[in-house]
Amino acid sequence: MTASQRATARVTVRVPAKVNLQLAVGPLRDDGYHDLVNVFHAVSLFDELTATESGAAGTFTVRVEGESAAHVPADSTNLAVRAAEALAKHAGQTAPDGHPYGAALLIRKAIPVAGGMAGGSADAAAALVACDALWGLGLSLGELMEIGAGIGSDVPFALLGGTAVGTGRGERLTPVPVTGSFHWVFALADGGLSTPQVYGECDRLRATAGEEVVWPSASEPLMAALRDGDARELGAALVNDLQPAALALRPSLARTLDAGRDAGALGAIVSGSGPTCAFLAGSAEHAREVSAALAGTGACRAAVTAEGPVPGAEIVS
Ligand SMILES: C[C@](O)(CO)[C@H](O)COP(=O)(O)OP(=O)(O)OC[C@H]1O[C@@H](n2ccc(N)nc2=O)[C@H](O)[C@@H]1O
Ligand SMILES: Nc1ncnc2c1ncn2[C@@H]1O[C@H](COP(=O)(O)OP(=O)(O)OP(=O)(O)O)[C@@H](O)[C@H]1O
Repeated sequence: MTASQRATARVTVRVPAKVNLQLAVGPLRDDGYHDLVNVFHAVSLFDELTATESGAAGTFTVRVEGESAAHVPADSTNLAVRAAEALAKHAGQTAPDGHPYGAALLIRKAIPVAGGMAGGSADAAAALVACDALWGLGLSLGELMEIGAGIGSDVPFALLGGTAVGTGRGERLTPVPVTGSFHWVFALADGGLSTPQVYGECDRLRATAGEEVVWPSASEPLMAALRDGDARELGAALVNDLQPAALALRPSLARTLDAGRDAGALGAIVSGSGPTCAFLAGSAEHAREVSAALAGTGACRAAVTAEGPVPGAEIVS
C-alpha cells in the first residue's frame, strides 16, 4: 500500500452480540478456565468498528461512541486495541515496505457493556477483520479465530457468527444447523457483572452445595429444537449453569425473568454471565409485545428486540 492509499484507507466492520442457548459449565481447569459446552447464538444487536491508518505510524488509538461509551476503556486495555496489536505482532509488526502497522479505531457501541453478550469480544473480532483488510494481510477465518482465542474465549465465535457449539473454554467451535430465525427480547440492566466473578460465584455455590461437577455435553432437545426451527421447544430447552451465580450476585434479576415469563415469553434465561436477560418469542410481533410489556413493568432499564442467527463480524464498507 502506498502512502496516499494509506491516508484514505478506512474499513468498517459490523459485529453481532451473542446469547448462550446452553451454557454447561464443567470442571475448573488448572489454568483457571472451565471446560464448557457453550451453544452460542449470534443476534442482531451490533457494534460497528471503523479502522483507519493511525496518524503516527505504528501506534494504536481507540475512540468509543454510544450511550455506554463512558464504561468502555479508551486505551490499550480496550479489547479491540489488544486484538489489533496481536494481529500486528502475528504479521511481523511491519508491512513489506517497512511501514509499521498501526490503526485508529472508532467503536460505535450498541451491545451492552459487561452485559453477558460478549460486547468486548465482538469489538476484538471486528478489529481483527478490519485491520486484516486495512493492512491487506488476507488471513483466513481460521487464522483470525486462532489469534482471537488468545484475546478471549468468546472472540472466535464473534468472528464465526451463526449458531455454534463451543467446547474447551468455548473457543473450539462447531457450527450447528438451524432452521429459520428466532425472535428475542433482551432486558438490559443498570450496570454490569464481572465474568470472572460470576464464574467464581458458580464454583463457590457448587462447593457449598457439595455438588458433583460433571463433564458437560450438548443438549439433544436443544439441538433438535434448532434443527426443527421450533421456538416453543427451544424456549423449554434453554439452560445456563451461570444463572444461579448471576442471580446470587444480582437478586433483582429473578424479578426480571419472572416479568418476561408473565409477559408470555416462551423461554427466559440470563444471557451468559449476565446481567442482561434473554426472552424467546414466537414471532417478531410477539417479541415486540413481550418487549413492550417488559419495559412497562420497570423490571429492567430497557428492553430491545433482536433476531438470530446472524453472521459474525463482516465488512460493511
Ligand atoms: C460467559 C461467557 O461469555 C459465555 O460465552 C464466556 O465463557 C466468557 O468468555 P470471555 O468473556 O471471552 O472470557 P475470557 O476473557 O476468556 O475469560 C475471563 C475469565 O472468565 C472465566 N472463564 C472464562 C471462560 C471459561 N471457559 N471459563 C472461565 O472460568 C475465567 O475466570 C477467566 O479468567
Ligand atoms: N471494546 C470493549 N467493549 C466493552 N468492554 C470492554 C472493551 N474493551 C475492554 N472492555 C472491558 O471489558 C469488560 C467486559 O466487557 P464486555 O462488554 O465484553 O462484557 P461481557 O459482555 O459480560 O463479556 P462476556 O459475555 O464475553 O463474558 C468491561 O467492563 C470493560 O471494562
